[in-house]
Amino acid sequence: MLFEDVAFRYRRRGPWILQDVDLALEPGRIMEVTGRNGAGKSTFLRLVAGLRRPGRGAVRGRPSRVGYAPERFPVDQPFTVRSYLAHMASIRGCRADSVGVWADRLGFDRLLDVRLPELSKGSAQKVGIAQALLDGPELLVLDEPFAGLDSATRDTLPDVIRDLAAEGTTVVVSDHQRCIEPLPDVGRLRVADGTVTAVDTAAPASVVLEVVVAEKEIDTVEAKLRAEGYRVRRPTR
Ligand SMILES: Nc1ncnc2c1ncn2[C@@H]1O[C@H](COP(=O)(O)OP(=O)(O)OP(=O)(O)O)[C@@H](O)[C@H]1O
Repeated sequence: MLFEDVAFRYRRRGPWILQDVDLALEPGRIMEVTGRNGAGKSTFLRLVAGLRRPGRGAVRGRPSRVGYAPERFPVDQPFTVRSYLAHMASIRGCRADSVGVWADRLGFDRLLDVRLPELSKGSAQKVGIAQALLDGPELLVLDEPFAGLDSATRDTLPDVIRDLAAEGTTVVVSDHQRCIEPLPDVGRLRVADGTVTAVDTAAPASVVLEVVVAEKEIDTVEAKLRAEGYRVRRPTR
């Protein structure tokens, strides 16, 4: 899938949010999208998924089966989890039993008869992720999927992502929590200064730089460095 000189803005004559985006997304590759708050990560993911069209340039070669889970799952719908997912499965022409399979794997099978507005934030997040996975997408786009997830599902989801990528799915995921970082061969896309660039994670010339910070600033500094695309290791005590 190719981004060719893509630019995007939400409104005609509004500010360009992204410009000069030239990228290739390879089948079977997991790409982690990093960047500061407001940099344009969600916007980029919507362009990848095809929910928004470029204002200039073109996105070519998007696979036909796309799974997309937004940052916040819209719970304001009058369905139970089961009927919502069964409906999504039938719209996409996939097997009805895929609902049970994903509910089980993501650990929300006991919530299938709960109505969407009654779900906790983390459970709603799981339903949003399940609907993206239902029909074995060739392109999977996940916007901050780990936010609010319990630790069991935080451990499961990277395995799900790895398995799909091994079968050829292109996975593009923004992940402030850095849960997919430990997976092998994760590529990185950095959203900054109004554009998106591939960070060469395999660059051989990296060195370790020690930075001393006040203890109370450790979270802030770590978040800043990670958002810039640096790998950060905390000292072990
Ligand atoms: N629907 C919209 N209409 C107009 N402007 C928008 C819309 N969605 C996002 N923006 C603007 O686009 C810019 C990029 O926002 P985006 O949500 O893509 O950033 P982000 O990197 O995902 O941020 P965060 O890390 O906080 O989720 C921001 O200036 C935001 O105000």
